[in-house]
Amino acid sequence: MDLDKPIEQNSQPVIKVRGLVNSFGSVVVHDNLDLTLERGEILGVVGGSGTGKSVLLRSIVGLKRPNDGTVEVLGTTLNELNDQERSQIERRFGVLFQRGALFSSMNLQENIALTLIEHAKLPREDAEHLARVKLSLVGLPPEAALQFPESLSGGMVKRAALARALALDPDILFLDEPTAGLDPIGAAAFDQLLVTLRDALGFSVFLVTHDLDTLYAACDRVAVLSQKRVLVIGTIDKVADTDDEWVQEYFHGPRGRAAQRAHTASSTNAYTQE
Ligand SMILES: Nc1ncnc2c1ncn2[C@@H]1O[C@H](COP(=O)(O)OP(=O)(O)OP(=O)(O)O)[C@@H](O)[C@H]1O
Repeated sequence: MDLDKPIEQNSQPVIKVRGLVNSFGSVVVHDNLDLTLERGEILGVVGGSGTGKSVLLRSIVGLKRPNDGTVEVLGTTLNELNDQERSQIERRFGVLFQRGALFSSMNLQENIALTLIEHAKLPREDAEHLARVKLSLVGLPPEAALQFPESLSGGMVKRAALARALALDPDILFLDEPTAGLDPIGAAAFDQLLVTLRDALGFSVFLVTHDLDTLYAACDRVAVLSQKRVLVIGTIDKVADTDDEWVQEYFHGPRGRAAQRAHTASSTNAYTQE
């Protein structure tokens, strides 16, 4: 298969996980897990602590070799690739880890340029120019390019980390708890930015989160991890109706009800302003 050819414009899923098994010693994290990420969608992946959301993300991006099952990405089965083919596919991913800190010794422009120099082999001047374009894409002002991470707010650091994840124009963006640690206003702005960029650039998003507001504001579908597999996947309304103790508590507990009310209110405001 020619991995350099452009992705066909079709409606094939961008990720197809089938029969995934992951374990650490005798601890089985995933057992026969199936999951599909459709092209262009933002999929929110939720579940109780330790249900394997991050391990699932790592299995898909190639940081954890599954014990069994297949992971198909952009029409290619990862298990069948050699190292070179795998790294070509991985260039189509943008990843923002929960603790994916930027290098503190580099300013924002240098942080992003590094990815472009290492992976796209761009000369430094071009890489830094493109880095400034990416920083403006995520809503950071021009002067932020020369600032160091420690001098920025949490929201600005997240935006810069998003700019780095977008550096190579990924087809699939993987985000692990992107709004963790942000205040509600910063988190809502990040959710909005994600939707705007997805609409403009057309990438697909695999988003691990605990943030109910993000699920309502940004996600097209939600997948719940429970009992070592995907218990349910679908629209948030369908998922919230699932007869499962964790799902009911999560979506219909006080925080779930507040997130739903906030979402309904903002949808109503948007409608009346049109
Ligand atoms: N490298 C590892 N070695 C051993 N066990 C691991 C390793 N990575 C993850 N685990 C175990 O796998 C299980 C799932 O971990 P994971 O981090 O994917 O959960 P999670 O759903 O993302 O949790 P949280 O919501 O708390 O971040 C946990 O029991 C964890 O201890």
